[in-house]
Amino acid sequence: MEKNPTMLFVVAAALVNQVNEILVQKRPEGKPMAGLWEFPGGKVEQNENPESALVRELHEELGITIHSEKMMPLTFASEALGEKNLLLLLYICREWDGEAQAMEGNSLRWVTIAEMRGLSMPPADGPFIGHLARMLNDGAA
Ligand SMILES: Nc1nc2c([nH]c(=O)n2[C@H]2C[C@H](O)[C@@H](COP(=O)(O)OP(=O)(O)OP(=O)(O)O)O2)c(=O)[nH]1
Repeated sequence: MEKNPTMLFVVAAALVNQVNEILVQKRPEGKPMAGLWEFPGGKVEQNENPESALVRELHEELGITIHSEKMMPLTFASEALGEKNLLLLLYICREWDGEAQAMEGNSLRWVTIAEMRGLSMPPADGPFIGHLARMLNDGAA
C-alpha cells in the first residue's frame, strides 16, 4: 500500500446464519457515516493480509473466530471516499466459532435480504445486497 497511500483498504464479512439472515451492525456515533448499518469488518492494517485483517476485526467487534478457509470472497466495491479511494472487499461466511456479540457496544441485527433492502447503509454497500440475494437464492453459499 506504500505506493498508493490514497487507497483505503477495508474488509468486511456477510455472516449468514442457518435461516439465511445476515448480520449487520450500526456504525457508532463519532465515526464517519455514524448510524448507518454495515457489514462487520474494518481497515486492513500495515503488514496484514485481507484475511488476517478480517479474522482480527470479527474477533474484536463480535468476539467470534472465523477460519480463513471458511471465508469466501463475494465481491468488492471501489469508490471515492473523501480524498481517498475506498477499496472494500466483501467475504461471505457461514461457519464460525462462538456467538456474535456486540463487543464494542454497536447495535447488531440479523436481517433477511428483504429487511436489508430497507436499511440505510453506506453507498458502497448498495450493490452488495443484490450479490448476496443471488448467492443465497442459488443456494450457492
Ligand atoms: N466495516 C465496514 N466498513 C464499511 C462498509 N461500507 C463502507 O463504506 N465502509 C467504510 C466505512 C469506513 O470509511 C471504512 C471502515 O473504516 P472503520 O473506521 O469502520 O474501520 P475500523 O473498524 O478499522 O476503525 P478504526 O480502526 O478506524 O476505528 O469502510 C461496511 O459494510 N463495513
